[in-house]
Amino acid sequence: MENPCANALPLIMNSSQKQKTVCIFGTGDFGRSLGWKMLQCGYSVVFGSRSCQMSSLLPSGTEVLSYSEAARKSDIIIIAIHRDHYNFFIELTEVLNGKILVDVSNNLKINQYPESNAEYLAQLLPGAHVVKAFNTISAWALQSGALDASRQVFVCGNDTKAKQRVMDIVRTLGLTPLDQGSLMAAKEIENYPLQLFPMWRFPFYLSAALCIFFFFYSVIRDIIYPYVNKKEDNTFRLAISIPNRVFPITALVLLALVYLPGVIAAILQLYRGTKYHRFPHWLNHWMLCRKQLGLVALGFAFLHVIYTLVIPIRYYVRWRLRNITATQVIDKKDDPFITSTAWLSDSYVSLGILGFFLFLLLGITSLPSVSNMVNWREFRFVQSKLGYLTLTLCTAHTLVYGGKRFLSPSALRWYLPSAYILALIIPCAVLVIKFILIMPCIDNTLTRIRQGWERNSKCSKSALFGKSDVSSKAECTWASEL
Ligand SMILES: NC(=O)C1=CN([C@@H]2O[C@H](COP(=O)(O)OP(=O)(O)OC[C@H]3O[C@@H](n4cnc5c(N)ncnc54)[C@H](OP(=O)(O)O)[C@@H]3O)[C@@H](O)[C@H]2O)C=CC1
Ligand SMILES: [Cu+2]
Repeated sequence: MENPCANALPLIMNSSQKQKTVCIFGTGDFGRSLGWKMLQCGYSVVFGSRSCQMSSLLPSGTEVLSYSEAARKSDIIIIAIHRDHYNFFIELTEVLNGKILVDVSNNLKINQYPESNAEYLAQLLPGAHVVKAFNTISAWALQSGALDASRQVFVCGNDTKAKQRVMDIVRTLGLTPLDQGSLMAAKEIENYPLQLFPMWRFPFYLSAALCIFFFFYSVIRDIIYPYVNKKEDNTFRLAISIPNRVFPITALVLLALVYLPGVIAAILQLYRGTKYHRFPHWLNHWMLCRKQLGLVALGFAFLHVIYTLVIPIRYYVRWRLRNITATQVIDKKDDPFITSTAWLSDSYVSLGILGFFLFLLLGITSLPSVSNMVNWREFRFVQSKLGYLTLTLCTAHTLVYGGKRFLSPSALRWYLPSAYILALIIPCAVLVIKFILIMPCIDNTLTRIRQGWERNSKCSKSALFGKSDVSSKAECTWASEL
């Protein structure tokens, strides 16, 4: 829901709102941005600074005092200062006693210090209640309001009341607080913004590996083989023909790999007869990056579409068409029209268009700004039902592409089948297993397991231990059907 304070300055505040004074230590980028946002949301803001001069950069309506004076004005103090400068707090021990200190700091490297910044602050000031919050929100996002995908604010702290007060502020700013527990969680929260695309790494390496494999495979079949056998120079195929083989194959395999972990998870649950056992780590990680896998696949599908659209303007294609026509004129003989070939060709294109359209739809609905607008059932419907339909259409598109040549021994070169045949292995396997899984007898058992039923009730104890909830959550939040 939109927060009314997001873009408007507060109009008239009533007296109780006016009393909500928050102190911010540090007039740097983050302190100023947060102060500006708080002012808009009805708080009065006092800055603590080394120089007490009001600067034009500071939001008007705020006050700048020395650190110790500012601290006296509020019992909540937001520390928008880098950790390296925390040592001066020792001089403020007395005035900061009993105050709620909100540590927003981040580091430059993962695990830069033995203890988290928030724990360090708590050690420096044992009399204060330290709460970690706001570190995943950037100063830029606070000012520009570009918080669509990152409204979540991780909060942790040892004092429940202090944490609650900070969470109230977070809510008032139109953000979503996520309670992460005690201050021990601060380290993880501080590492979070430093991770570089953690969920994109696996899809990236996987797609690179697929591209490289299919590229060399196609080079052997389409360039080296004709050269060795007929001394034909086909190297020009490196520019468009081979990429336009590698990209759709990568897209199809990646799309199938979005749905493979869900199928493996279902088989594991059926085999174990319970949902309360943790999935292996690799499977959990794989399930968590399905969205990224899907988006990378969509990128490759997009490239395939563009490469396909330019086919008619290629010199090689125009040359071949002219040559065939000329040969037919010289021979005074034309090709008969073959209805089955026309059917195959049209169905191939049509399946491709529909598959790509649904693929786009899947990609768009997985974007946070769109998925926030649909409810959970709608999201699951799109990601699961439409997802399988997309996979089916794209697999059919590839099968029909093979058409009459499909599995014909004449297509083998050095015993190597066409690349698209290899590309079909995983998608077909996923579709076949999924088809088996939705058979009523198996589907019923799986649904019962997912509702908590256990084949072997002894297992139920294990449900209460460990992090079994993680696996079941990964299963049901990232679409149990996927
Ligand atoms: N910028 C961002 O987008 C985000 C920043 N953060 C965190 O917020 C904190 C502040 O970041 P940011 O505002 O960008 O940093 P800045 O360098 O812009 O500001 C830091 C402020 O710290 C104060 N300060 C106190 N003592 C010292 C000292 N000895 N030397 C220098 N400065 C001192 C200064 O305020 P004064 O001159 O008034 O004393 C200074 O403006 C950091 O811990 C950072 O990790 C967290 C999330 C996002
Ligand atoms: Cu295609």
